[in-house]
Amino acid sequence: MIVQSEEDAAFAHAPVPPQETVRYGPHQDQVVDLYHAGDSGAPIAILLHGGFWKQEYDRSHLTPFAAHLADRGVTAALAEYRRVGVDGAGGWPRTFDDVAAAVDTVVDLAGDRPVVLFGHSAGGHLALWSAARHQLPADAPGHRSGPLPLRRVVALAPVADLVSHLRRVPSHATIVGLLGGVQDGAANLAYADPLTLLREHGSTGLPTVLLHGALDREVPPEQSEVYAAADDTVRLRILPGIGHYAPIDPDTAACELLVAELRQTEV
Ligand SMILES: N[C@@H](CC(=O)c1ccccc1NC=O)C(=O)O
Repeated sequence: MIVQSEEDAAFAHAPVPPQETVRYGPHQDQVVDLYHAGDSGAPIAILLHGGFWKQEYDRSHLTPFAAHLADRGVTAALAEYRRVGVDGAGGWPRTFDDVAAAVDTVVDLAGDRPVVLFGHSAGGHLALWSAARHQLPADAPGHRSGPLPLRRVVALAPVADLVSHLRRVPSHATIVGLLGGVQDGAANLAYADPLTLLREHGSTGLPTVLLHGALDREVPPEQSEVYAAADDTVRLRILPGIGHYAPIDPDTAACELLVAELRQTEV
């Protein structure tokens, strides 16, 4: 089956170590790995990996893509963050605090270099959430006073609609942990769900592109369609014949499409 072989192929690459690691907190997961493009003025792409916010999926599966992006002239800043599960230190609000701190750390070190933000799947959720941080209430985790200085936000197969994701997943444990338990979880959707934020506050104002494989079985393309339908400034690209994993696999044509989107840093 095409979709299963995509997943196997994407996970078959050996992890690639970074040239440098920047720490943004004391926990072992509070790090950003840097894969430098040759040019010291190269644009920087912050990468937020997926894996449904679960402890068992760390950033290692996205390291071949990070190294590939650096080869293609974009410095990759691959962020780790605390996640949910056995031995996981994440959940509400720590996963969100970490993503905000990681993104702010890279934006600070970037100086005048153009920065784009990328996320895949659950990382796509975190990227769209990041883009809305200036729209969050002042007491919400991750709130910032102004928009992030990003050239664009590129979300691949994002969990853009947590409410419909909650309805769909057979086990709610991870997402309940992500949102802060059964009691507070529903209330925290207003702080954590990109579609809810978009409907309440309007467009983030940051140029946003959504890529989604038409054959995606992990996160259905409707997740991106409903988000794009709620904001006419969002560009949606449905990728025919593609599932959830091909675009992060450097050996695929779908990856080239993604790289081209991330290289586009002109406003
Ligand atoms: N099928 C697996 C893994 C998975 O969906 C996944 C793995 C790595 C990167 C992204 C993934 N999907 C969404 O975050 C799961 O259900 O947890």
